[in-house]
Amino acid sequence: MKIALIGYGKMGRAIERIALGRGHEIVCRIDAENLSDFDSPEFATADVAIEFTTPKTAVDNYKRAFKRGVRVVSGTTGWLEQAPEIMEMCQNGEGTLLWSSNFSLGVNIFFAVNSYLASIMKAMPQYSPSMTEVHHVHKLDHPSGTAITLAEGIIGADPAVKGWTEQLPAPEGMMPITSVREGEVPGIHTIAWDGPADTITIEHSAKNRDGFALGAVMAAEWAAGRSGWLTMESFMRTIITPNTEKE
Ligand SMILES: NC(=O)C1=CN([C@@H]2O[C@H](COP(=O)(O)OP(=O)(O)OC[C@H]3O[C@@H](n4cnc5c(N)ncnc54)[C@H](OP(=O)(O)O)[C@@H]3O)[C@@H](O)[C@H]2O)C=CC1
Ligand SMILES: O=C(O)C1=N[C@H](C(=O)O)C[C@H](O)C1
Repeated sequence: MKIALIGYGKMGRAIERIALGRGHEIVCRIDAENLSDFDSPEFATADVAIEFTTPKTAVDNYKRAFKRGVRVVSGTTGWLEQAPEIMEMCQNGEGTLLWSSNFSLGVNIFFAVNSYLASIMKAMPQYSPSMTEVHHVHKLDHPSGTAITLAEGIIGADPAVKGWTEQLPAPEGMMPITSVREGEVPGIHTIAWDGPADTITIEHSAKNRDGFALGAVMAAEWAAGRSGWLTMESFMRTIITPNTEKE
C-alpha cells in the first residue's frame, strides 16, 4: 500500500517505522514546512494518508487531502467541535476519513470494557465515576481525546452521568476529568467508580507509541478501498468478531 504521512513528528515517525515493517511504501511526508506537497503528484498516488498533526491544523489537512481524492486516517485530537462539518462532507461523498481518539488495539478493548462496566454501574447508584489522564508535557490539548471518548462511553451507558467536566468539585451528575502533564508519559487513562465501601478502578497504560502506530497502520490497511465516514468500531469488529462486519 502507498502511504502519505501528514505530520512527521513523534507519531509520524513511529507510523513510518511500523508501516515499512509491514511492507508498505511511504510516498510523501508532509510537515509544517512543506504543505505545498499536498499538490504534488506523489501525494495523489497514496492509497491512504495518515494524519497526526495538531488540533489547529487537522481539519485543513483533511480538506486538502479530500481535494486530491486521497482518503485519510487521522488520530489528531482536539478538533472535534468541527467534526459535524467533516462528517457531513464524508457522508456527501466529498471525502473519506477514519478518525479515532486512540488507535491502540488495547485502548479499543478498554473502550469496550469501560462501556460494559458503566452499563453494570447503572444499577449501583452508590458509586460515582471520575477519570484521570496522564500525558507528556508536550501535549497541546486537554482533556485527552481518549478521555473524552471514555467519558462518552460512560455517559451513553449510565443515564445518571449527565456529562463530564474539568471543574473541581464537579457539579452534581457530572463526571470530573483531571489531566496531569508530566515528563514523557505516552498516555495513562484511569477510571475510578467510588462508593462508600470500596472503589473499582480500571486503567490503560501505554508503554510507548508503538501500539498507537500499529493500530493506525492496521486501520489504514482496512480503510484502503473503503469510502465515506469510517469508524474504528467497524474496523475493530473485523478483528474481534471477524465474520460479523455489517457494511
Ligand atoms: N489517536 C491516537 O492514537 C493518538 C493521537 N495522538 C495525537 O496525534 C497528534 C500528534 O501527536 P504527536 O505526533 O505526538 O505530535 P508531534 O508534535 O510530535 O507531531 C506533530 C507534527 O505535525 C507537524 N505539523 C504542524 N502543523 C502541521 C501542518 N499544518 N501540516 C502537517 N504537519 C504539521 C509538526 O511540525 P512542527 O513540529 O514543525 O510544528 C509536527 O512534526 C496530537 O493531536 C496527539 O494528541 C497521539 C498519539 C496517539
Ligand atoms: O498526545 C498524545 O500523546 C496522545 N494523544 C491521544 C489522546 O489525546 O487521547 C492518544 C494518546 O493518549 C496519546
